[in-house]
Amino acid sequence: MQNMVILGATGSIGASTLNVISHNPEAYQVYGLVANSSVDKMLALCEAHQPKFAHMVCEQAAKELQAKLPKSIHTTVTSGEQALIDLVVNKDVETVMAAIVGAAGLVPTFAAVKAGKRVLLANKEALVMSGELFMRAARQSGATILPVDSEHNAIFQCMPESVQTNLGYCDIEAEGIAHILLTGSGGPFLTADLDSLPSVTPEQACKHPNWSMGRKISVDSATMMNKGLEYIEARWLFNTTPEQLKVVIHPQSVIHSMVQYKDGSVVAQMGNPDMRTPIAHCMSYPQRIYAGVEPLDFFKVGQLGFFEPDFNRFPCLQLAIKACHQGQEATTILNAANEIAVDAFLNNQIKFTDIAVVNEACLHMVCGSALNTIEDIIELDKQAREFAKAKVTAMV
Ligand SMILES: NC(=O)C1=CN([C@@H]2O[C@H](COP(=O)(O)OP(=O)(O)OC[C@H]3O[C@@H](n4cnc5c(N)ncnc54)[C@H](OP(=O)(O)O)[C@@H]3O)[C@@H](O)[C@H]2O)C=CC1
Ligand SMILES: CC(=O)[C@@H](O)[C@H](O)COP(=O)(O)O
Ligand SMILES: [Mn+2]
Repeated sequence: MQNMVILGATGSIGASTLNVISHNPEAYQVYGLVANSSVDKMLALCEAHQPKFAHMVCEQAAKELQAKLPKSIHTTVTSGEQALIDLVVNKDVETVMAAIVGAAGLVPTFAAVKAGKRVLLANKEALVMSGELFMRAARQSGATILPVDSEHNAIFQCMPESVQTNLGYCDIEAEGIAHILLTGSGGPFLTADLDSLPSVTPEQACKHPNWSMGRKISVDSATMMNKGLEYIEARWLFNTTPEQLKVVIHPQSVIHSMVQYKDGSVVAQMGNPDMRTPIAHCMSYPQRIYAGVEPLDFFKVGQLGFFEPDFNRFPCLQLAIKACHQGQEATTILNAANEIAVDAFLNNQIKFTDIAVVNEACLHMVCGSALNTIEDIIELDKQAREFAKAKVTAMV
């Protein structure tokens, strides 16, 4: 029986993870659930899964949850940063699903890595912010990192075991790999008239053509910043050079990414767009379990398309690739700026096309400062957020 903690339990990845667990109750136990402030969702999860701990980052939410929890449920409700860290590093916990959205996931996810846990990584922003320190900490502690993000999970599945067991330090060229082909759908505005983009609404931006996801990542898919963050994520997981990593637009999201070998072979991972597949893969690796996912029906799939990304339509993707090559300072700043800009767009403060404007402006903060610790990264993230907020205020 694997004891699991789910960071971001009330979100989209949290729900898919709990669904996979419910298909495999003999193998997985919900030990701890973590959320920010969604009391009623957490209450329902406590009733359904009876975890040992339920942690709410918001203190008031923890009080409300405690008050609403029926006496028959023996879940301990906690709040506060130390209690969260104590939960993820608890010796009875083997596996941590890291699915808090954004930079807020960095501290607990990094704590799980340092404690040598099996870390199922959905929270791509943590790796974008701290890639080098993150992979080094995993090597030092012996933590197992398993990529949940559908593309990285696909790439992982297309790689030899020697790469899978040496993430962050693998030499993919030595393994005969020429390129990683990172696929992206292009989001809801792939073919929209360019003149229409400044006036698209948050609802339109969150309507992803293939995937059902949280609002922040949905907007990132619409700007293709999601693919940019994933480019940086792949750089750290698979230790790539710029020449080894290519982005391919594939609007159907049936192929979840591919690996091109030097003998001409291309290995792809396919499936219906359902996150339960990569989640189940990470939970059971190297075995396989049932995930509740409909088998892919090739007769229904029809045609598959492949296109080169247009940086004029998707400036955020270009900014992220540039930041990746600049290094950790640039990617931390870009991630922070993007979180502020997406939030401002979702709150109708700025236009969709202003997200790229804010992001580009913040990248001018890059000045070559050293980032030796997680505390350095958190401080830079804070400064970049202040800068981005000032830029947003100047726009409204
Ligand atoms: N959804 C998907 O299909 C995919 C998601 N990912 C990544 O997984 C992560 C989660 O995405 P998704 O599930 O869509 O997001 P959601 O918005 O659906 O869920 C976010 C979760 O994070 C919690 N949360 C938000 N802010 C904080 C905070 N400050 N402290 C602690 N917890 C917090 C939320 O709690 P509360 O409800 O209380 O606010 C909620 O449980 C993201 O990094 C995303 O990029 C990657 C690939 C696919
Ligand atoms: C499901 C998943 O992994 C998302 O990150 C997905 O990739 C979003 O779709 P885009 O390819 O449109 O960014
Ligand atoms: Mn993805």
